[in-house]
Amino acid sequence: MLRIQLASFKAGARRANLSKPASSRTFTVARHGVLPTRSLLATTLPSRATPLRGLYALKYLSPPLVPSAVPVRGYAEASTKFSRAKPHMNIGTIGHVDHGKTTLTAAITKVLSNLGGAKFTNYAEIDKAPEEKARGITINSAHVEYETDSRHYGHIDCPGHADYIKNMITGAAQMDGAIIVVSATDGQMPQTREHLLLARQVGIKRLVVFVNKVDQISDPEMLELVDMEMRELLSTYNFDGDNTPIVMGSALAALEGRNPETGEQKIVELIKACDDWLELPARDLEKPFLMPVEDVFSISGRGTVATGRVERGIATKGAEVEVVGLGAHFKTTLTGIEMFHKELDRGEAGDNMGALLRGVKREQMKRGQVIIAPGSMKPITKFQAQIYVLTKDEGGRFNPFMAHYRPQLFLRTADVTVGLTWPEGTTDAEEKMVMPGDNVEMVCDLVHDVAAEVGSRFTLREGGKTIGTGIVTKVFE
Ligand SMILES: Nc1nc2c(ncn2[C@@H]2O[C@H](COP(=O)(O)OP(=O)(O)OP(=O)(O)O)[C@@H](O)[C@H]2O)c(=O)[nH]1
Ligand SMILES: [Mg+2]
Repeated sequence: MLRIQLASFKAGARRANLSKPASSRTFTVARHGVLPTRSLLATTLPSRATPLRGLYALKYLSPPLVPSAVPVRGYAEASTKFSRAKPHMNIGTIGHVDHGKTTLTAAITKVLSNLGGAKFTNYAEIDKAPEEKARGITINSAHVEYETDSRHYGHIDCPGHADYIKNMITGAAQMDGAIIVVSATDGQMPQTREHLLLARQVGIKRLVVFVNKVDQISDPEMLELVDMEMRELLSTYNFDGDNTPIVMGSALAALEGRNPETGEQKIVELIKACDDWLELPARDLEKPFLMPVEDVFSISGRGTVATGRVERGIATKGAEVEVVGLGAHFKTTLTGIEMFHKELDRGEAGDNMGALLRGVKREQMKRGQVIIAPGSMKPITKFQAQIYVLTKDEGGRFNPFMAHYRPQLFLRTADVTVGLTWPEGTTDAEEKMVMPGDNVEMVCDLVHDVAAEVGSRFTLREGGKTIGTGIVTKVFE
């Protein structure tokens, strides 16, 4: 059961009047009644400027719910705040079309909502576009969130569809870990493999496997086979196939609240596996220091100052740092840190700072270089990357390109001409075309070196427009 405070507002009331509804009443509804009573809660709270009118849910009184990334209809944001008490992690469901990713996502929120760690988000709310409903597939990736005892998760339910790959490359879905869903009835399928490969490419280190639809399998040997197959496949893509947790169950049973031994209990097991096996990403402050150079000044009597926004890590006054990129690769000492014309002892991720560098000449520094913790990154000129080429509707090119195409590559503050070619061993490499909308893996040759590493993201531009985005997957020495 759930208690909600509903309030009605007279025409003309504004959001600032939230605390003064014309009338308010507390309703008690069945937990899942939040959804069936949608007609009652017909309205999402509008933006600050729009007048309120009619009925809104002001507050969920019990249990206090976790605010959701997906606005609950009529849910006043004012009632709860995002809590930073637990470490946050981004995960999601990936895998072949129809294997049950969306059903599993809904099931997780349901099971956790019973434990007070989520708002139940039903299947129909995740796949909510009319076309998604009509076709029974996920088209847009949807975000939900939930909490376990130890963590707060942001969860992205990805389409099995190729489109998702684009989101991964462009960074819309930067998952720290993932649940790969595979149906016991089909076993691994093309997108199971493709998603594993992509997960690897974009830097996901650990996965948890959910073998779904076990309710349709009567032969236990079949499940053993899927287990073996998946472990082998994980190892093929350089994941830890031997130790990756594999949970077998039925997302549908959990969602429909039947057969708890293959339903709810397995979801609990899966969530526990996520808590235990998926590793929290290092927080930006814990990573080695990196500041992309945006501008350079010379201050008479003091020396050269480079300014920029600290991307990660912490730098302390007096520390040794390294300047890398655009032909430079040398060490120096950070003799001063300045922010808003004030001297500081340290700068950290997110700060806009000026770095005073000992014995460095103005001409040695350029926009596009980085100042880093010594040895934490190398200058590179050649690497392989997974690239998504924008369609013309997305503002990209109208026509295809081929090998030896030379756009500008933008990586942090650097802007360098790049030559694109196909990886060694590609057949018909000279005739092969890249169409707008394609996902391709290509070799990038830069005319100047920049500091980058596997996982660095960049954009490709030409004639003032962005034509593609990419992520470094392999560096050539
Ligand atoms: N029998 C059975 N059917 C299930 C189970 N889980 C999901 N299904 C069904 O499988 C179908 C596909 O489920 P979805 O959750 O939409 O699959 P999906 O992986 O999200 O699909 P896309 O997003 O389109 O890639 C639906 O008809 C579900 O009801 C299960 O555990 N058992
Ligand atoms: Mg889906």
